Amino acid sequence: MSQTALAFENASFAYGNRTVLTDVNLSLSAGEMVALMGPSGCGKSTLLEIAVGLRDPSSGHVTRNYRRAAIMFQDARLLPWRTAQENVAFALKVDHIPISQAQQQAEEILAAVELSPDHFRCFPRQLSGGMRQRVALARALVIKPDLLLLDEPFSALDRDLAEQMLWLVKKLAREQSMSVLLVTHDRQEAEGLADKTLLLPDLSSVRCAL
Ligand SMILES: Nc1ncnc2c1ncn2[C@@H]1O[C@H](COP(=O)(O)OP(=O)(O)OP(=O)(O)O)[C@@H](O)[C@H]1O
Repeated sequence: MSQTALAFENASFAYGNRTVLTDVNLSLSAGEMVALMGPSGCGKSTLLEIAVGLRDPSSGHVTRNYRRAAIMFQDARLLPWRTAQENVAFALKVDHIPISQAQQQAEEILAAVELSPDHFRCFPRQLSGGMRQRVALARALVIKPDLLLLDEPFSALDRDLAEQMLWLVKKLAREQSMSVLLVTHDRQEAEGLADKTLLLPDLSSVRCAL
């Protein structure tokens, strides 16, 4: 049986007296992709923050068995004054990898996300939105995470391109035994791609009904 990278057991979370997550149960195995769905404000980003250890649950238990996590957001958040390749290589700075080696690894991963060498030396402003998201994906992957958190990373792209990017993530996840937690508002996307889906309830409407 493959190892569990991340597990939530009856995990709840409250900001002060405001409960956001109640009794969340989730397990994510190596190489598995789980979709996280729910209305705006139901606590998806909070759950990601708990997953990476930025927050702890108020009650229940979270097991973090992964080695290294990377996160990708809806906006690419690239450094505008660095080229695509430099943006990716920069992520390796914490590992103190020599610059020539970091640039080599950046090139390899940029090719793996299907960017052409012509684009490696482009600045973000010279790339399309889809290309910038590929660079952001490469930057997340270059540190070789075994847990990848995707917070609606492709929702600004058109549906075909978003789907293409997610299939690419899925392929890379399988090849590298990387677990993926994908936040999405798109049920079709979740059903088509994820191994399982966790639907979070909207506790604010529960509060309103009380
Ligand atoms: N630091 C904080 N302090 C207090 N309340 C917070 C804080 N961060 C988020 N919240 C509240 O917690 C609830 C859940 O927020 P969260 O960002 O996790 O939801 P979400 O499902 O990711 O929303 P969206 O889909 O709109 O991004 C929201 O009502 C939000 O206002």
